[in-house]
Amino acid sequence: MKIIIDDKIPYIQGAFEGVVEVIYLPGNKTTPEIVKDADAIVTRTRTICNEQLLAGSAVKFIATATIGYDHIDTDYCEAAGIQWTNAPGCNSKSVEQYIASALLVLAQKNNWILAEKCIGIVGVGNVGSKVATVCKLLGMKVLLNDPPRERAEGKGHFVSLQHVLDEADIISLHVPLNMTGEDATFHLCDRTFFTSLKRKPVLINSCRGEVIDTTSVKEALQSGALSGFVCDCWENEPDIDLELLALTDLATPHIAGYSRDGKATGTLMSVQAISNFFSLGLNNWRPLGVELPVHPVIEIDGTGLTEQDIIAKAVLSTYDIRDDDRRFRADTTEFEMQRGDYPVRREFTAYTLHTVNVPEAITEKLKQLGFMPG
Ligand SMILES: NC(=O)c1ccc[n+]([C@@H]2O[C@H](COP(=O)([O-])OP(=O)(O)OC[C@H]3O[C@@H](n4cnc5c(N)ncnc54)[C@H](O)[C@@H]3O)[C@@H](O)[C@H]2O)c1
Ligand SMILES: O=C(O)[C@H](O)[C@H](O)COP(=O)(O)O
Repeated sequence: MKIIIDDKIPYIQGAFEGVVEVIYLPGNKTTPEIVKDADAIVTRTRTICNEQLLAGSAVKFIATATIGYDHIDTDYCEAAGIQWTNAPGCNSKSVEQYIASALLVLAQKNNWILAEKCIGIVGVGNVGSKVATVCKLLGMKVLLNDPPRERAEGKGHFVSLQHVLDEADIISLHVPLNMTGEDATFHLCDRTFFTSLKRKPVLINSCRGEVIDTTSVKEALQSGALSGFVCDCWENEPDIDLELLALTDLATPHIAGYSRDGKATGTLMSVQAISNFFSLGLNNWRPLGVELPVHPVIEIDGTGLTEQDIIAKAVLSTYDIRDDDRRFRADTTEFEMQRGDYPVRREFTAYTLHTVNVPEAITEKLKQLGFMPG
């Protein structure tokens, strides 16, 4: 049995060795010739798994160590009898950390009190629901838009997209890329979307670049229909629109989900899926060597600080989005290299908080975010 593994999937080396033949390759070097006699591939978003790659191959199972699976032609796989799996939720805490950092940095820059702001979350799945939790902890008014969930669960606390466009000061996108159908999200944010905005919001895109029409978002930023834009996911990565980049408040190269925790979980879920499918008996395997934070203990003296200041100190000590923004703008030509060489980032749970003069209610909120009490 033979498995082809993307060589940028961390912690996976050693999982299959001695059990099956393993070949590690860059995602863009995974060609039809290479996969022809492979039984499985473990992949990332950079390998398009479609008929062109898979036709006539021995591949029976694809595991992508990512949340998104828009790089897999699922209709073709079904027709060809190829099973596949993704890693739902693996890096959703990482995106939550990314959005928390973005909001707190925007708040510092624009003198916002976040508790006075309304955020519209479009797509309330694994990521969107965690983003909702952090926004509620920050005291924000949270609007949830998710038509598929609304149909399945009832109106409940969901609102229409128009309601979000009418009321939100910030809109954060967390939908999958659906090209067709009732819930299509390709170019969800088009000229009509932007001309319907009522409150000149800030838009955040950390889902997929193609959910936004680049020409329309540039027009919206230039006309003032949008007052800001935070962008992690771009149309046509890695050849992104540099004019859009220049209009962006915070820009990063599709790394919102790149915590080491998220990567390790994606790897674990993929190994387990392959092991189960082929009965390899690897269910006790665990990723080893997940790097520790450089400064795992965060000291906060809350004297004279507001609740938002204290939460900002904690969150930005773990991840400051401005560092990624600076690195990215310094060399936008190396989009994929910046992702491949991304620095170690750990999620909130890898940090212990030592606080003085911090009210218990705020410590409790930080615990709910995942920080360990000191
Ligand atoms: N930037 C990154 O590094 C990064 C990391 C993780 C996930 N993502 C992307 O973020 C997105 C969300 O991930 P997730 O794990 O929360 O996915 P998920 O499947 O758990 O949740 C997606 C939610 O969107 C809803 N939805 C579908 N179509 C919709 C529409 N037209 N309007 C509103 N809601 C709609 C679904 O009902 C679902 O609840 C995906 O596109 C994923 O690929 C990006
Ligand atoms: O879908 C996901 O999980 C994210 O977009 C993820 O960050 C993509 O990771 P990559 O394919 O670059 O490993």
